[in-house]
Amino acid sequence: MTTERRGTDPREFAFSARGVSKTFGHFRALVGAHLTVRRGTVHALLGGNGSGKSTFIKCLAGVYGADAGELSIKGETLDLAAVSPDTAHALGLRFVHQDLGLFPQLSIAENVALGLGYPTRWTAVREKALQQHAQRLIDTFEIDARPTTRVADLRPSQRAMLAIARALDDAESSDSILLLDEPTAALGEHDAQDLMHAIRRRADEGQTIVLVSHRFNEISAVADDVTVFRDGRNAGSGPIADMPLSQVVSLMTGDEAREMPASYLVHSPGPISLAVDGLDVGTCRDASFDVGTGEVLGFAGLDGSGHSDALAGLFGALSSRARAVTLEGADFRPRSPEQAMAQGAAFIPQDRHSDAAFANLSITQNLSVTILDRIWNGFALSGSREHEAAADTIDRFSIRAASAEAPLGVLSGGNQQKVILGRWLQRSPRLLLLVEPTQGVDVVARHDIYTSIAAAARAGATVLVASSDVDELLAITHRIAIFRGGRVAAVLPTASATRDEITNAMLAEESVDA
Ligand SMILES: Nc1ncnc2c1ncn2[C@@H]1O[C@H](COP(=O)(O)OP(=O)(O)OP(=O)(O)O)[C@@H](O)[C@H]1O
Repeated sequence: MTTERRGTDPREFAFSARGVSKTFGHFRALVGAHLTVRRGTVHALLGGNGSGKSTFIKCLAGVYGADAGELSIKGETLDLAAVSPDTAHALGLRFVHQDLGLFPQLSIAENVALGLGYPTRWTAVREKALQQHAQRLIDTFEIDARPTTRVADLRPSQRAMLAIARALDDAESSDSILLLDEPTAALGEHDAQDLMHAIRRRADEGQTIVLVSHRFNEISAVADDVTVFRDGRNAGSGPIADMPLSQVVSLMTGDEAREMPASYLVHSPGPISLAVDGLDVGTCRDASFDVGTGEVLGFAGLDGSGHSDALAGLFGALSSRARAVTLEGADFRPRSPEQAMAQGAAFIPQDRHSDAAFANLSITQNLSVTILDRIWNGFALSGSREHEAAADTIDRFSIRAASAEAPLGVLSGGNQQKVILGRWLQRSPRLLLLVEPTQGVDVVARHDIYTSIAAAARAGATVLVASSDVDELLAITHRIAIFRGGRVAAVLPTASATRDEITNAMLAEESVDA
């Protein structure tokens, strides 16, 4: 990656948004926040879950009307409250949100056409022009595909790149500003790195980019400058070179700088608790592995290598077959999540929004869904016990919300994840199955979540964690099973494994199984 940095002339500001405030009901999500971005740089916007990053981006996009604030851009200063999506677009602001807004079943050319507002049916002449147009974008943005390639067949990083290409399609690159809200949250390590390299290249060619992310490693590799939000206000900003992780964490929390431990596990696992022989489920084929009582076994693999399907299958959420599966000596082949839960299992899927959360129910209600037996007082649900349990989890995971009665759906993404994890951990499961447990979660909450997972394991839970974040696997597992082409290709002891060894073992899949 190049080390050249542009926009070092302090007069060369692409835009500056100042005094931005936004209140939801009585909750002050932004309180006079500001962001100034130099032209041709990558500017990372960091902050804890719920610190107001997405709200700030949505105010710039005109999706939310700011209560107050002004935007200086292209030599003019506007009242941010009056900025509409059309104004933002006319000013050259281009946004890519985490869900990318693509249609997976359509081709690249069709997605590009829809982005331009064209109909999906067109004449032969128009179709040729659109194919050529899509080809130009593919070349400019170095997407490894053809205009006719279906979006569903693209690698995740290429999909994100297409969303970026489409957003910038009609914009002058020297004049436009690209704002990316957590573009790598759903990407594996390899794809995230690809995307970051591409982003850096765009900036080196003059594109101004604002990047929201929780992954500090990728930010330190790609960003020029950093702004940190805390509780809707600015906590600090400056060149990335002057901002080590410990300082960013201390700005995010307002506490003294603190170091995160390299490993959260201080105990050794007990005898085998979960024994899996010949598991077939989804893309997972004939997987066999053993896990000890109190052990945390990591699952690593590229997208589609079977590691997350294996966990869904063990929970009865996907239909599966196996020669034998035993949990603490008893047959364990649940045919539904209800049966798995009755046998002491808990599962956090990757697609937590559709699978695990009740967006319209309050935080308290979401937290009590899995502990009904404990808050049932014999006649009715005990409101006070429900609230006590919820307050305890909200406190333990520093869940930031207007109140415990706020609907889960209005919480920031990371705070939603903390609620879902807290809900299962308070059940003290014997078998804990986690897919991407810290996706979208800030670095401080990640520490709390790792601590809780380690505590659950120490208390005797058997834990399986599928994660695309290699650093996460190194921090919270005893051993790491590498999935290749649906099978367990190797099991590495974490204490002696290196990042490169794990990544290479995962990538070997492509050459071996392609
Ligand atoms: N439409 C809304 N109604 C009520 N509260 C909201 C709404 N949108 C956001 N909030 C609240 O504003 C706060 C800031 O949320 P925001 O999504 O901006 O945080 P964030 O910094 O992007 O967090 P994350 O990193 O977890 O995505 C949160 O506490 C959230 O609950």
